[in-house]
Amino acid sequence: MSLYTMIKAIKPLIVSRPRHRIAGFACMLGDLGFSLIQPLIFARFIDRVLIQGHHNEMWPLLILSLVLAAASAGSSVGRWSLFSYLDIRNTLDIRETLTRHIRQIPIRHIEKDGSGRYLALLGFDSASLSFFLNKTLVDMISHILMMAMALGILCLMDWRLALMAGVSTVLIMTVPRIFRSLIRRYAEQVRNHNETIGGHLVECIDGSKEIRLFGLEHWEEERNRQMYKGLVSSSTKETLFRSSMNSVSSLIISVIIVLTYYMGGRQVIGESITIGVLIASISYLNNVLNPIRAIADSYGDIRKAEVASDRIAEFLKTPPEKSFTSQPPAQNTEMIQAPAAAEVEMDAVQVWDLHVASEGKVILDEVRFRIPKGQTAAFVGRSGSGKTTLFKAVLGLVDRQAGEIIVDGSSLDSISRSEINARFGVVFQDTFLFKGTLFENIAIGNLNATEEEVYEAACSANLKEFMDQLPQGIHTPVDYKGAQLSGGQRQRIAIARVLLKKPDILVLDEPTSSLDNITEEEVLRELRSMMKGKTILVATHLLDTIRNADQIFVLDSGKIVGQGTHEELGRHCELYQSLLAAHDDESQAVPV
Ligand SMILES: Nc1ncnc2c1ncn2[C@@H]1O[C@H](COP(=O)(O)OP(=O)(O)OP(=O)(O)O)[C@@H](O)[C@H]1O
Repeated sequence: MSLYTMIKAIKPLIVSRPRHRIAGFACMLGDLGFSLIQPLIFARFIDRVLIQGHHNEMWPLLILSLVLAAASAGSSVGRWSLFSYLDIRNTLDIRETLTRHIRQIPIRHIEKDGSGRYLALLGFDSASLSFFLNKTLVDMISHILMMAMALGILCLMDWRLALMAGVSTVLIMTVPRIFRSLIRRYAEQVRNHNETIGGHLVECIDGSKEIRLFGLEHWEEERNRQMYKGLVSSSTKETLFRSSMNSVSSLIISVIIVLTYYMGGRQVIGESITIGVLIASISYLNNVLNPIRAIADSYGDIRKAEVASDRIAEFLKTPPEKSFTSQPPAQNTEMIQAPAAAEVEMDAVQVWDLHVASEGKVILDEVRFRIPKGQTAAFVGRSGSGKTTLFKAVLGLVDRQAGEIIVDGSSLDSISRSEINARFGVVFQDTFLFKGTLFENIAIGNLNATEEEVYEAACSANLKEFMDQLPQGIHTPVDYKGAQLSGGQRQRIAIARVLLKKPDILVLDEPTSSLDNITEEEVLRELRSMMKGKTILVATHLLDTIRNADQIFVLDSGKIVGQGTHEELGRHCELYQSLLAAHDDESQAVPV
């Protein structure tokens, strides 16, 4: 991405908060103007006061210089405060845009990429881009203005010096071009290494228990060492080329200053200019050349921002999940306004894992079923047979390669995410708990519920006894990911959420796998009574629940190989028979 394309891409940020930005640039202009007048005052001081002896001008000139210095300092403080404020705000603006998009892309991408990619986008890339806009770009504008103004003044003072400054500017500007592609290449590598390391560090923290229990400290250290090797190498090369570029620019500037002293000194000796004018000219020459060096210096930040901008643009191109773009067809409006119906149908659904091979690996193969409103359908099959994927497909969380999912006669593709969320309630095997209290974690099931309703749902999910033992009861803060809770307690929180939500269709993926038999029975009774007349899709190891289901579907390697009631399948379906045979009589469990 070129500098121009990048600036075009961040236009919405540039025009945001216009009052702050205009005030910041006004301060920048003030700072420039006040500091550029200074050399003229000193030239006059040397020539008029020191050489020609007009001592009465000494104090006015010195006081004027001090006033200008104070005004420049004030403007500078204003400029830095305003642009720092904009930097933070813009970083947060970019993060907000990214977070909004993360919420809309297919879950599959997040599961595949892991946290590293998203942490790098939200941290490193957002900050680099905002820094470019509010620091690098502002500095560049300030440097270019400084150069132009100083060159103008220099022209008025001595055209030969001005010409030399102009030629030097062109010469110094070619230096970054030589290093540009190298710096960009290594900046990109540094950013990629940081992304990988970020994800890896999250893993190191999340996997602390495994690392400790398997004694993996050395293994982890070795993995870290390998990863850091790449970062150190790319980062060193990037710094090497950046500093080489700066050093070449500095060397050229030093040669130019020596040349100026030589040419200016000869003019002073020939009395064609005064000493004051020579000193002021050198000062303005510095004002022309130093900004070029500073601009060259910021090349590294520009490259970093370009890489960040590319990454952000590429990520924002990821199409949202279908349910975020779907518009319900006009004829379905009536149906959508009547959410009480809840019939779920799959028609020849195919889901492949396209990352395994170019032709993909089949996860769901021509799956067909119809669950009328109010029925309970149980899905059974060995581990890995596709039950969770089937549920995710029903919830619009995985892309299908073929087939249709129909809810109340409407294709799932035409149902919006908010509508899917309103109709479906879900309990997965793992329950994610957010930072906050138990109460807040249950209340997310229905943010409009009253405190009593939340408490009631918690009690119905069999959490009362547990909560009553806690000093802060339902308002007890939850540790990171609910670490202080047992698997069963976390599952009961998930069940309390759906009890609070009261959905039309309930999807239960091993909802009680972590509960003991008695708690399981109590919780399921609550769920059954809440869902009376509603539709349930359940994958469970509980024989009782399976036996009582209106329909049972037997899955094998992503295919439905048997369908019917418990009795029918017991007679005709070999796989169901073997699953039953393997079930433990005591626990009443079918191994799924
Ligand atoms: N995100 C994914 N990407 C690629 N393959 C996947 C993904 N999720 C699941 N699979 C594969 O799809 C198949 C079905 O997995 P799924 O989790 O749906 O099975 P399951 O019947 O729910 O298993 P379990 O009872 O053990 O939870 C497995 O072979 C699994 O490896």
